[in-house]
Amino acid sequence: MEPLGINNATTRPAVFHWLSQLRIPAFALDLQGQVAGWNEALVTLTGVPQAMMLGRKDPWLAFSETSQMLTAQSLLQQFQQAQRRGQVLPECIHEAGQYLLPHNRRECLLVSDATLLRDERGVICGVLQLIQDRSEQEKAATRFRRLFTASPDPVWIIENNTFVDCNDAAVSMLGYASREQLLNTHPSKLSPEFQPDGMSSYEKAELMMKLATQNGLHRFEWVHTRADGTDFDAEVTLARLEIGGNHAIYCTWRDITERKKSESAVRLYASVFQNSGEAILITDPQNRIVAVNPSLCRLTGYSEEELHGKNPRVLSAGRSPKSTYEQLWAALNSERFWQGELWDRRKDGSVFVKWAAISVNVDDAGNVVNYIASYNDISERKEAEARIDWLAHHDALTELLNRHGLAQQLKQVIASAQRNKQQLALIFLDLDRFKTINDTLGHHIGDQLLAEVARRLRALLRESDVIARLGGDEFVMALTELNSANQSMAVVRKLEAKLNEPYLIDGRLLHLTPSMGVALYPDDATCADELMRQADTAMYHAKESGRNNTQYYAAEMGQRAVVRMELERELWRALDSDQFTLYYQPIMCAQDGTICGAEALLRWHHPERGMISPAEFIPVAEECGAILKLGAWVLDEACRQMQAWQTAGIAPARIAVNISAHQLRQDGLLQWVGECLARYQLSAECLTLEVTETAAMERPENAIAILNALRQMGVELAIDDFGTGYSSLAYLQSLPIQSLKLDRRFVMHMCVNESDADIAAASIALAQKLGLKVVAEGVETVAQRDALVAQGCDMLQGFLFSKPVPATQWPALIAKLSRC
Ligand SMILES: Nc1nc2c(ncn2[C@@H]2O[C@@H]3COP(=O)(O)O[C@H]4[C@@H](O)[C@H](n5cnc6c(=O)[nH]c(N)nc65)O[C@@H]4COP(=O)(O)O[C@H]3[C@H]2O)c(=O)[nH]1
Repeated sequence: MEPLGINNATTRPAVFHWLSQLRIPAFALDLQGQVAGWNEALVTLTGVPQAMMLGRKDPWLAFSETSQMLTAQSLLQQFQQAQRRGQVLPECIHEAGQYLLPHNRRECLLVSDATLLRDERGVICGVLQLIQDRSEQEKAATRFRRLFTASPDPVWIIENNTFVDCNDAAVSMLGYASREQLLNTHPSKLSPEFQPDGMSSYEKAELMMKLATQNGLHRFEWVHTRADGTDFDAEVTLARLEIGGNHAIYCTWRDITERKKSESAVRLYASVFQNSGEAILITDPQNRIVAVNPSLCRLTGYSEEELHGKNPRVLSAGRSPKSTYEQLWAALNSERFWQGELWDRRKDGSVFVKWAAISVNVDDAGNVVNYIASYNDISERKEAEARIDWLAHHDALTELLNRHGLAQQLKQVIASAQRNKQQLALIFLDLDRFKTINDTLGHHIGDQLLAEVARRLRALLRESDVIARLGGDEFVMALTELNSANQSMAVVRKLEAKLNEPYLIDGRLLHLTPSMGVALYPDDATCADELMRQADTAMYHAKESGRNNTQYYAAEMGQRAVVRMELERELWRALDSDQFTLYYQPIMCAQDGTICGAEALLRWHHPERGMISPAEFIPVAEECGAILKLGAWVLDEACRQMQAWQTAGIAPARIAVNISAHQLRQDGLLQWVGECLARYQLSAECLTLEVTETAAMERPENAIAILNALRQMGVELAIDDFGTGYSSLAYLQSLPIQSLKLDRRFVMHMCVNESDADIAAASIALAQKLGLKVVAEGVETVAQRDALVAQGCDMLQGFLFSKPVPATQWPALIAKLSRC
């Protein structure tokens, strides 16, 4: 019997023919399930020749030892079963599977499609099996999936404007637990409602996807929202994709938070650069200017174009020393930073000093990328520094050097004199009675007077000489470049003459005299300190010698200073060892010659030197402060004596006690007076306190307040040494005093010197006008007494009546005086 269908003699050649035409691997089975055709493409795939397979019923063996290529066989069986049962025939069966090709042991994915073959009459005559090797596509798909999954950047697949797939990176970037939570969502759902440009995320996402679909590729920035609600910036790339004939979009994100941050940092730096008040200049590694900011243009007057490409030395004023630039480059090379002062010149030619801070910007390999310099004009600061420095070394009132400045300059001029084998003279100058003028006429007059003195000194001395004011009315001058000591004398004479000229201050004509002390380098001393000490000593000596004169230092002056120091030491010791006592001098009533008072006068019985005069030790006690303790003792002792005399019935009506300027300044004076009066049960009316004219004028407001308080206690107040100061009438009137003590210098000469007689007469008249009593001091002769009485003097005191006597002699003294 002729085989059925394709395998009979008529149909077989046709089947072979069209099978051989197929480029896809294929074979055909006849209705007995035997291989009726096996094309070349299949030979290539399986390595099995056609001849070996024709007529066989087990074609699967060509594909795998273990698997069966059953499709065609099963289709045939299904067809035959259906035909037997009269059912509808399946036309086609599809199958896919993994096969190991035996001839080359290659594992491959084969997809087979079995189709029934019909002859020209439509009668089923066999099965055609088409086989496709999908291994390469499968590999590509696997590779893609791996790439998709393993990509560190989030990747999404969008279909129909919905996320349909994504990788793990996307899940973790958004902070979700699983992919499923993210899929089937519109991209805008994972974003804030609006994007930074104000567009709604939904609308913008739609637009972006449309553009990607149209253009094939679209890239843009997008703000996403994480699962925890926080936002982040991403750069999104959308690429059009075809998947199985469907349009899709391949979407990748890149987190650009850092990039955004650095972009905003760059924007910030750019704005700092542009808007900084500091001038900034940037150069390339060859030190050519590549950028300058507006502040630098303002500071230098150059435009950016004018500076671009130039070396920064175009700005240099050429004043900074070469060594500065050497240090600058050394520091930039080793530490990559330098700061310091540089002198620059503006476009208009003006020169200024700037504070420069230069740093080197290097790349990872350590190569110089830029030099960045920032500048500040520090001219004002330098000026302020110079001013501060000037003030630290100068006296603001006179603009002369101060003590500090003098010390510096003196060292220099001494060193220079030493080098040049020259001499120099150091002059200490003190203005006689300046303090009195200052206190009585006010500080503003005093200040003008000092400024005028400074002007005169400057006008007289040379540039090279040194002039300083140490404070108060103390001036110091160093005459330099002297070839002999005599040269200094000529200058001293000129100084005396110039300073003696009257001063017109605020419409007042004032007279001042200088006391000067001179010490010579190297004759008297070779160091500044000693020279100063000696000139000072010489100046004190000039004062002691009656003021308005100049003394050159002599060794014995130094000796005198030593004696004075010794006296001071002994004074303190004497205070603790009862070496002081009070003497009393009677004050007589001019009218009836009776004793109306006694003045307590201090005496120092020195164990070796005998009696020391208060005129000698009181000024020392004043200077060293011992006067406070001494004065307190005097007051107490005088009150104690007064009480003793009262008890003995020989007390004068009043006891007068001297109060020094120092005591008057002391806060405790009032209390002490009160305590002494109380301690000895004395009424305040029997105590007179004598204050010198100059003491009362020192810090007048203060003095007036204390004197007022004393007066309120009931104590009488007298101005001592009247006529020696500069008291103005107005000032005298403001003092709560009851009497004036006419200084004994006027009394002494009143009978021989007309002007002294006039002063005495005027003082008495003045006192009477002011309602004050006058006590004349130092009355030694009957003539003086008579003249004073004739002029209306109230009280008299002097050797004519008695020298000061110790308290023990007081009873005898009053007995003697009452007999006169
Ligand atoms: N040539 C001459 N001199 C006469 C005559 N009559 C009195 N004297 C002297 O003149 C001075 C009067 O005292 P003073 O003007 O207050 O001047 C006093 C007073 O300013 C000060 N002094 C004395 N004792 C004290 C004291 O306890 N405290 C204070 N702060 N100063 C005192 O010492 C100055 C000198 O005192 P003394 O040497 O005791 O000198 C006394 C007295 O001995 C005279 O007819 N001819």
